[in-house]
Amino acid sequence: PQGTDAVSSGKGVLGDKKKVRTVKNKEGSYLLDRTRGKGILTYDAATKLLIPGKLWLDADHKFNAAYDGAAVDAHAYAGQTFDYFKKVHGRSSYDGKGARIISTVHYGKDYNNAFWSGSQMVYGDGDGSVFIPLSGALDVVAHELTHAVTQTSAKLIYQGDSGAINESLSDIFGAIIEGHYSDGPDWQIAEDIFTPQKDGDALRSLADPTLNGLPDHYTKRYIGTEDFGGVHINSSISNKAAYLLANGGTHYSVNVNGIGSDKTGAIFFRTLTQYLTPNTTFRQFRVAAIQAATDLYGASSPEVSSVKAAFSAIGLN
Ligand SMILES: O=C(O)[C@H](CCc1ccccc1)CC1(C(=O)N[C@@H](Cc2c[nH]c3ccccc23)C(=O)O)CCCC1
Ligand SMILES: [Ca+2]
Ligand SMILES: [Zn+2]
Repeated sequence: PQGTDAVSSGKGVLGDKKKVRTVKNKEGSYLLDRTRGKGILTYDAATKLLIPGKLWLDADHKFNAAYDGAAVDAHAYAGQTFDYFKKVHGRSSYDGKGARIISTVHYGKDYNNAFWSGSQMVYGDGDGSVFIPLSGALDVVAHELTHAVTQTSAKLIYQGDSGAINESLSDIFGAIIEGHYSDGPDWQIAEDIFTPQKDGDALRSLADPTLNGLPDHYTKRYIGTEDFGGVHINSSISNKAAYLLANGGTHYSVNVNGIGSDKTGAIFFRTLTQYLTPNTTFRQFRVAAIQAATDLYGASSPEVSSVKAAFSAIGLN
């Protein structure tokens, strides 16, 4: 649409006030951010299953209605995730070439999930019991957009080991990106939009995957056929390694010295974009991460020793 670049006020899923970048004309304000890359655009599926749906237009330029919250957060959190990859890692949008970022909210009825479609992000509203609108969590938005980074770099196949690594990298960057905008990662995923009636739980914990019955050691990996061979299950194995690398700890009697979440992010970003390939296995993931840390900090650095220890602690040595 034609118009002028503007900023509007709005409220997110949790009622939190925030600004959104828009294009404004006499019809109203569109959720079209032309200040980042080739643009960030947010659409409304209006509970249907057709994507992308309709570019979001707010007639009175104020995004404060309850129905607006999912769109406000999808748009704002996509912008924050864009900024993280650009400023921290020098990558412009998910493809490094400023690719347009498209999100659709209000997908389906009571849809308890979100996904990267291969070309855009899609968010359900949840049923209000398992989930509330899924774009209401920065770690979820960053998780989904990291799938796009993976798709335009390592292209990790979404099944088995490579699929679990694909999933793990989305959880790791989901946590780190959320932490980048607060006082560090909470090492949980989707805690802000999961089971509104229950406190203190999360969809997944990187700190302790066993809280959700998920594996924290390679010997406990799932080898069945569900969930594309357990991509959302075995992801927890390397999620734990990332948690240990950042924070340190002793896991199955292996000591890891923490190096902090910024260096952890740098190592996994370099691993993802320089060394992983479509069929990377968990063993190859360890080798790739050691190589990335060696490039960044040197072969005899404490960072490299911590990467080795973190992977040993989860049974990959
Ligand atoms: O991006 C992803 O990996 C998940 C998308 C999975 C998907 C894949 C293909 C088509 C549709 C959906 C979405 C998220 C996820 O981890 N979903 C898990 C857990 C989950 C969410 N809602 C569910 C409903 C039923 C069962 C499992 C789930 C899954 O789909 O397994 C990521 C962060 C939050 C939601
Ligand atoms: Ca979190
Ligand atoms: Zn995922």
